[in-house]
Amino acid sequence: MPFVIVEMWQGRTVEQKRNLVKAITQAMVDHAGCKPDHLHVVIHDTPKDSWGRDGVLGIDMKEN
Ligand SMILES: O=C(O)C/C=C/C(=O)C(=O)O
Repeated sequence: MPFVIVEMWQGRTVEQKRNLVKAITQAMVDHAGCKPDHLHVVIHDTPKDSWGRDGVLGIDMKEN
C-alpha cells in the first residue's frame, strides 16, 4: 500500500489539492507501477508559523 506524503505550507485551495492528488496518483501509476486504488496521498498543510528553514520561521521569511 504505497503512501505519498506532501508536506507544504497551508494556503492551497481544495481545487489545487484535488488536482495535486490526481497528478501525483497518475505519476505513481506511470512511473512507479502503482495501482491507483492502492495508493494513498496525504497532504499535511502546515501553518507558516510552524515551519522553519535556515533558522527562520515561514512567517518571517522575506518572500512572504
Ligand atoms: O522553504 C521555503 O523556502 C518555502 C516553503 C514553501 C512551502 O513549503 C510551500 O510553498 O508550501
